[in-house]
Amino acid sequence: MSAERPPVRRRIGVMGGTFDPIHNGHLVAASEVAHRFSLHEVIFVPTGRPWQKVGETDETDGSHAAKHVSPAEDRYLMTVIATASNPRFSVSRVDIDREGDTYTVDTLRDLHAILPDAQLFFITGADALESILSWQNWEELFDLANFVGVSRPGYELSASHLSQHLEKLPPETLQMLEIPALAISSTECRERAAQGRPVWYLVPDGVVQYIAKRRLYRPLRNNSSRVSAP
Ligand SMILES: Nc1ncnc2c1ncn2[C@@H]1O[C@H](COP(=O)(O)OP(=O)(O)OP(=O)(O)O)[C@@H](O)[C@H]1O
Ligand SMILES: O=C(O)c1ccc[n+]([C@@H]2O[C@H](COP(=O)([O-])O)[C@@H](O)[C@H]2O)c1
Repeated sequence: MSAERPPVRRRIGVMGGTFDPIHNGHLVAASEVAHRFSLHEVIFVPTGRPWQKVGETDETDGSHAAKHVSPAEDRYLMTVIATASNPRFSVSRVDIDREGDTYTVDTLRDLHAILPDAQLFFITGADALESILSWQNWEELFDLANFVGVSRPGYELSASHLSQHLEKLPPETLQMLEIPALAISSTECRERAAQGRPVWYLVPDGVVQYIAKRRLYRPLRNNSSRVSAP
């Protein structure tokens, strides 16, 4: 009788972001991590309410004013369009379908519930990694997933702020990866679109067309997407 092999855990990347809009920097990061870490799949997870981006807390009810962030459905659809051509990329609605502020600890718990046998690799750029100590229940995150910090032009890729916590954990808990440098940000894409400057080749072609069709990022007086459609 042959010994039974333990089941192979699927290695799944998780690329979380506000994706307002998704750009080629996000796609290169996911593709490079998938290759270097032999991932079966990368799931892109657009945030629902990215609490560190949506503005001030209302002292009366604790809610955040939704400033500067496009509707979740627009960000979700742009992410679907951008990833559609890659068979190893998919998009999850877990964060946009959950009520309230978006916390990665909930993202990872939800994905574990959906994919109980998966080993998760959360992908994060150097800037996001820098601020991870401000995330909700940050100490729990490393029990739920391995983290991959990727380089980003203009930011230092460092884990020195986490060293005390990580020294108790296995070395694969947080790994760093240099990726091809793309100095692109969603902020710059929004500014360009607002000024009528091109975003071609900074974002995938379908996303250029979606931004134009929905008139995203245009100054308010021209922005028909902010009023009820006829
Ligand atoms: N050019 C890039 N290279 C590497 N990582 C990136 C790049 N752009 C974004 N990321 C990473 O992708 C994740 C999601 O980023 P996000 O959606 O906030 O985009 P952004 O360009 O940083 O947006 P914004 O300019 O609105 O702050 C974060 O972990 C971020 O660090
Ligand atoms: O969990 C948190 O408190 C938290 C705070 C800030 C950012 N994050 C996550 O970090 C990822 C990148 O976020 P952002 O805001 O830079 O687009 C995304 O998956 C967010 O949900 C998570």
